[in-house]
Amino acid sequence: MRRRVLRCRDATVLGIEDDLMVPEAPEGMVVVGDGALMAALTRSRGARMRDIVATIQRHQDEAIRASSRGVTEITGGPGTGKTVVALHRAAYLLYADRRRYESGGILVVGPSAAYTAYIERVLPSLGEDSVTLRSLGDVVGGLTAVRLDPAAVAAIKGSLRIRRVLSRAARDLPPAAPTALRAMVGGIPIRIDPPQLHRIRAEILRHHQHNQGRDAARTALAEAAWRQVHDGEREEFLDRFREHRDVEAFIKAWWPALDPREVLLWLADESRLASYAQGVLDPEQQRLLSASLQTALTTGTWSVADVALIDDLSSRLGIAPPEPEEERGFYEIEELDNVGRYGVSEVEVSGTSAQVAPTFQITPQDARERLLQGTIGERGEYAHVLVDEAQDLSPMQWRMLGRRGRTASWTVVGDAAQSSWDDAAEAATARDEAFGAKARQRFHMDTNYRNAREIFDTAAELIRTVMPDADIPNAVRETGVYPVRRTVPSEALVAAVITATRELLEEVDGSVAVIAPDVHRASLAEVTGLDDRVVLIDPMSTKGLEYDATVIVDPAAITAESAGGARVTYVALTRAAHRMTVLEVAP
Ligand SMILES: Nc1ncnc2c1ncn2[C@@H]1O[C@H](COP(=O)(O)OP(=O)(O)OP(=O)(O)O)[C@@H](O)[C@H]1O
Repeated sequence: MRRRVLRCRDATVLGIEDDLMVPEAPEGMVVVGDGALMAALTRSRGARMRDIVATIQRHQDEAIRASSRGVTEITGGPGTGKTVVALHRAAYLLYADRRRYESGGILVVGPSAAYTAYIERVLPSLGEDSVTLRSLGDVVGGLTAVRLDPAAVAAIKGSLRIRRVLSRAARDLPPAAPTALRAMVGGIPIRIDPPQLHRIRAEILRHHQHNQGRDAARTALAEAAWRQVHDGEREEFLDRFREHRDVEAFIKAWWPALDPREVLLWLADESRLASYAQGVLDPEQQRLLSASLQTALTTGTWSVADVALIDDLSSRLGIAPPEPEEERGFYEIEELDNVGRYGVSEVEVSGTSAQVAPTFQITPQDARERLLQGTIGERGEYAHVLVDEAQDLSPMQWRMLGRRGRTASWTVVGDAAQSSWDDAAEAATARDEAFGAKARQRFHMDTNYRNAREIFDTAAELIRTVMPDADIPNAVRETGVYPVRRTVPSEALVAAVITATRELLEEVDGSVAVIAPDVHRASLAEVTGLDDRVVLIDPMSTKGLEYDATVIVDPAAITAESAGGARVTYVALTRAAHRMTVLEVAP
């Protein structure tokens, strides 16, 4: 009913704190103050999140130890301990039902690689290292993406409409595929023309995923050929057709195993994309989408939003059965003569020379190899899926997680006021679909343990103007030190950032983050040279993180360039524990 924490140095007891585990102290029980909590909150923040075992509060403990069934939703404003509570819950589930959760697995998903790096010590510090920790960019085994798309592109890729585009792509012929079959089988000319091939293809795709359909395709072609011939022994003809070298070559080219990443890259081609996106995306959206995949092809990197699309395509295409050893490689198709027979020349796929070259110098071929290196692993399912910063998931990302938690229980943590996803209703529908009919229990956190009250007041003032019903927590810690606000002309911005950062380095022992919008970040690179406690970071990547002090650069520009608008600025304004300087740019 009461957890008593003794803080000691050697044999000397420095302090005693009690955490009450029941709503009211039973008569006669003495409960010793909350000084330990305040001491913990006042401490300097390190580069990694710490566990809070020593000072867990009662309402937090309730959420941590809630029933493992169904969906547990934990909401609360910034700094209310949602993340630490969720991580302690993962540890608790493993403790309470180790057999189920260790064998079934717990997947913890956070918004970014910076976030996973920040929290990765918490679970091991609680004695758990059997949890799979992933950022949204590496949920799909074999892929790692950290690049963020511009807001307009992320909106296109995240919305469920994109599924129609992907579905058309997944059913289309690969770019190099032959469009007609010509072969001499047993001295008889066989000819299957484009419309018939098209019908055969459509019919097979009604019953099979592409990558599982090749045998059916071979059989259907043989039947179509037999209908042309209708002479001699049927089985003998079918066998001869199926084993025919030219037919086999044709099938490999017409029905190759498709890698979902390859199919996504087809969208870089504007005319292909136009045919898939007709009636779904307007011309400007098509241009943005194909340009974004061209960016992948020039940088050799996927964006975080691409990963959910690759996962969607992967579930449409299915996993290809492994090719026999000698079939590895890819095939170049060339028309050998006017009669139109297809010949095949095999080209060795060179080894993985993909770990090369910095992105800015990469050749198109290297970029392509990087994008396609390794194989996409089979999708694992988990016994529990824990999602932090859930308000940011796009509908497509909810589907991606839903595929991994069909029979799982869930813990879902978020705060709508910090959302960077614009269409909350569409995301809510996709989330409900991922959860299915599972029962839900809700916990609400209302105390902000991170921000000094003076800092949080500044943030709360902003969010109230754009979102009057925002979930505003109560910041418990007062310091008497108010955030500094300065307005500077744009040409003086860099100098002002350097000055502010220097001041904060003097005032705090730990980390100082300069949170700057895209428009200013390149010009601010030198601040990281001031001290290795300084990080320069974009607002979106600060989700879930915290620092001793922050410099918020040009909040108006942060609002202007994010899909979440002022909600993203609110995230930036709630990252500092102890000190904050806000630098506005004079109009
Ligand atoms: N009971 C506690 N004892 C000590 N520290 C705590 C306690 N609860 C929360 N904290 C601290 O408060 C800070 C904020 O917690 P956390 O990051 O989990 O909040 P959050 O609700 O996930 O925030 P956000 O939504 O802004 O990302 C962390 O430094 C965390 O360690």
